[in-house]
Amino acid sequence: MVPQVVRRLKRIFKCASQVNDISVEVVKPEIDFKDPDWKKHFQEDFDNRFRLPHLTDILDVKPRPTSFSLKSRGPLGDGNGAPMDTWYGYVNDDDRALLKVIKFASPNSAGAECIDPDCSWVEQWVHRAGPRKQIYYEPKEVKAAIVTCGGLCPGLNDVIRQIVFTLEKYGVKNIVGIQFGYRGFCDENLREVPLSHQVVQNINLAGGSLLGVSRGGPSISDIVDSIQAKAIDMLFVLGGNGTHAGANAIHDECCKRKMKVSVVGVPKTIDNDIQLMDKTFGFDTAVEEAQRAINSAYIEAESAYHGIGLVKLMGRSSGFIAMHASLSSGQIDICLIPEVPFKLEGPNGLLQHLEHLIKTKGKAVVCVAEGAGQELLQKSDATDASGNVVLGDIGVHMQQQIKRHFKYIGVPADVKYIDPTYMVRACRANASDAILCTVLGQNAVHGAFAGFSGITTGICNNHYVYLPIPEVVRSPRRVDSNSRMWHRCLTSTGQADFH
Ligand SMILES: Nc1ncnc2c1ncn2[C@@H]1O[C@H](COP(=O)(O)OP(=O)(O)OP(=O)(O)O)[C@@H](O)[C@H]1O
Ligand SMILES: O=P(O)(O)OC[C@H]1O[C@](O)(CO)[C@@H](O)[C@@H]1O
Ligand SMILES: [Mg+2]
Repeated sequence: MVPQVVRRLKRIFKCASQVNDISVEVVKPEIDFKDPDWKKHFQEDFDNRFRLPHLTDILDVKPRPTSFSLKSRGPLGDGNGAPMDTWYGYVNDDDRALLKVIKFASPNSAGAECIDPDCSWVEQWVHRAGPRKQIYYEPKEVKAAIVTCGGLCPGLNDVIRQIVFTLEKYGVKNIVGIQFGYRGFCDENLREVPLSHQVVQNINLAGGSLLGVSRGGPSISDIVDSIQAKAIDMLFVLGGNGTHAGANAIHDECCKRKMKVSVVGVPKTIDNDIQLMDKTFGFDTAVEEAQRAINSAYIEAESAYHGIGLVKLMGRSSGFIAMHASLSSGQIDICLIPEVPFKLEGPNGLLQHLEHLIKTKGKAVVCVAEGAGQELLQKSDATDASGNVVLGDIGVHMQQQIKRHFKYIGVPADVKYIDPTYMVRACRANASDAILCTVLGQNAVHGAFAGFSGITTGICNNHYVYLPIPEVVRSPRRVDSNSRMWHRCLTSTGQADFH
């Protein structure tokens, strides 16, 4: 057999109707490690996968010198800009950042991500984000639109604001917001909202989204019909996995129709469940807010006789908020996440550990992610408007089971349950998220002007990059139960294995 890396990217887009699961399927590579050139093949394949889709793939469009420069800004800062040759602030299309930076010695190393059994070092480069010297749009002719979809997330307004500022810096005059997510494209009662520096100036001071959010909505072809009717040239889509799957389907449909439209995503999720990125905006703020709830649960538990504080945090399939809030608060005895199954009853069960904590410490504080322990609850087929499965309430279930258990064994226990679900995501962004939002918003605009479409922008190993959407939405990013971070969390809580 001719040795080679076989990687097929299979994109299945069901444009005409709403689909529930992520509609991008990536086939795993089959690699023949006996091939002396396997690394070269792997890298070629990787480069193909991470190549950024560009308007020139489908259209005969020519670049022009950019209007974005910080070298000689006019008093109005209106992008009437500088002779670009005198400014070295542009990112070259061949600039790259390393996606993976650890060289693992063995597949048994904590958190190892190895390609071959010897854990060979294989460089995996992704594209650096930022302004290019050449652009593919005439700024004064551009109509740009922004839409925010899915659940709320701290920082949405910060990103909207920076997108508007940066578009204006290029010289764009026609900027609109689409109201209430994808729904706003097709609902006649929802008008486009004109956006400008003046309109967005102070929106970062409040949480939520100036434009509103929603789940569900029209079909992809109806959305693209609307983009065509509204004559939108650039679409900035702020949302999570579902929103990005939608954005990619919109991009594909625009390509099919040979429309000159740049669709650029900005990943938004407090759950931090987007692949390949260090973190998504809103996550840090959510963790900080979650800590307040944990702190209250701790105080309640400490002040009660045999107090047990129980806090449920968001995280439908990924336990990052629960893990990080447990780590940062330092007040959690037991952290439960969707990635690590647990049992309540029996000799190694959680209830027995709680008994031990009450006996030895007189109190206990538990943090549970909403997606944890779903196997302990009755299954339901219910889904939300976007097709996401409606989860059972693990927080309420645990509260009941803990109360029942202590009553049964005749030990008093005072259980205080806190569910701060919507409080952790309705607040405004903290300082680190505000910076992240600023950079991502600016980079989204640079990406669109550079002619890319079907891309998203994120932070990898502290460097800002562009990634093709299919690579980040193929599955939700999850906590690796063999990662150093999860081990650190276990070291901090001192919890047992509840198997
Ligand atoms: N596979 C998909 N293809 C096309 N559109 C999708 C897909 N999944 C979801 N969408 C659309 O994207 C929007 C947001 O999806 P969803 O409600 O799942 O939120 P999300 O972007 O994943 O954010 P969150 O992190 O808040 O869940 C909805 O309007 C939904 O209809
Ligand atoms: O109640 P809503 O608005 O559907 O949002 C709930 C979901 O939002 C998320 O926070 C993601 O934004 C999930 O963790 C959670 O399941
Ligand atoms: Mg989602």
